[in-house]
Amino acid sequence: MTRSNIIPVPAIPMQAGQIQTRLIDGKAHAARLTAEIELEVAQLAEKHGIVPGLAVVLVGNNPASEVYVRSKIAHTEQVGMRSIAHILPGSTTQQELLSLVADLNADPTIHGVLVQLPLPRGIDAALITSAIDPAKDVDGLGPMNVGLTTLGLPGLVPCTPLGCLLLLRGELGSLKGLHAVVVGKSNLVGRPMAQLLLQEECTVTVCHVATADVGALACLADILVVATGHKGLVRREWIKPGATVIDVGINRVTTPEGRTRLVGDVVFDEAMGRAGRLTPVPGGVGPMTIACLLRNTLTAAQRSLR
Ligand SMILES: NC(=O)C1=CN([C@@H]2O[C@H](COP(=O)(O)OP(=O)(O)OC[C@H]3O[C@@H](n4cnc5c(N)ncnc54)[C@H](OP(=O)(O)O)[C@@H]3O)[C@@H](O)[C@H]2O)C=CC1
Ligand SMILES: Nc1nc(=O)c2c([nH]1)NC[C@@H]1CN(c3ccc(C(=O)N[C@@H](CCC(=O)O)C(=O)O)cc3)C=[N+]21
Ligand SMILES: [Mg+2]
Repeated sequence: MTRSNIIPVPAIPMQAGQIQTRLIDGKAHAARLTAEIELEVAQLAEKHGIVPGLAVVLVGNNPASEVYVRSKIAHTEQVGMRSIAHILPGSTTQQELLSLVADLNADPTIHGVLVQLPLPRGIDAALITSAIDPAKDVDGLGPMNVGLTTLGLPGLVPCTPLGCLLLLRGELGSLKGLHAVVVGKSNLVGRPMAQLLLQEECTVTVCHVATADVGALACLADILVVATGHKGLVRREWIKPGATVIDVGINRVTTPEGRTRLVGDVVFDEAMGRAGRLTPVPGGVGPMTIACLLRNTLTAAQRSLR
């Protein structure tokens, strides 16, 4: 923001309605991270002859998941990594999936294994994530990495929360002492997000379906992270004027013209002019999730040398 120094800077908090919301460009943040990764991939190849390999496993046909899997594969190749997709039918049994995971764990050309969630009914996701070698668990969802992340020890950190944290640090610098409210407590996003924010010395409030009045808590947040999959959940009044809002939600909606487009969990038009900073959907958290997956795969390959 450029301001002439003759014009007095308004006291903070600014009056609601006057706020110039700054959109957080997730694509630009992700591009910077990806450029660093590309360099390190080249160094790893040159010095050690290693090409990081990622295996992405998708069970059953879910069109949205197929889009993400294709995107993950394309991005790994862009930075010089190798990747392989295992697309299995919805009828795949838990035993068959465990056996594939065991093969990938044993494959020295594979440094990262990601099993796309959700899994079909009848397959226990906790059992599958626990079966992935912790050194290859690039989603950071297995018990060892969840424990390491919670303890603040170097493990593999779940990609989406890591991406959100990097956006927050990049935008705000230190997060120390800020009140962060996380809406959603899934193992994939909400819980690990809360743990990472605690490590930044935020005061952390976690809301979920049983929370009595989510809005009353949300509007206290300096940092509001929303990951529910409930479009339109966060209205203008839920946002403290000037707060930083991270919208993780990805919801497909059909426009009156019959086209599908993506929206988050936050009512975007209402957050504009109210939030201090806001991640758009698409172009916010999503690209950072992918960049962090590449980062974790590279980290896993680098650690395999030790
Ligand atoms: N941009 C990205 O990179 C990613 C986006 N996503 C998207 O983020 C969203 C959340 O994903 P995920 O965490 O896996 O979803 P889950 O369905 O596993 O979890 C949703 C969480 O939100 C809570 N919740 C749902 N509705 C409400 C509500 N009305 N008020 C308060 N809390 C609520 C649930 O509470 P309870 O536990 O009590 O049921 C649950 O903890 C989805 O839209 C998903 O597509 C996910 C991963 C990556
Ligand atoms: N084991 C596991 N790990 C995951 O990380 C995981 C998962 N399962 N299941 C599904 C969710 C969802 N997810 C996204 C990744 C990228 C975008 C992304 O790139 N989004 C783009 C738009 C993409 C589009 O146009 O469809 C954006 O927001 O700009 C979105 C969502 C990872 N997930
Ligand atoms: Mg749930």
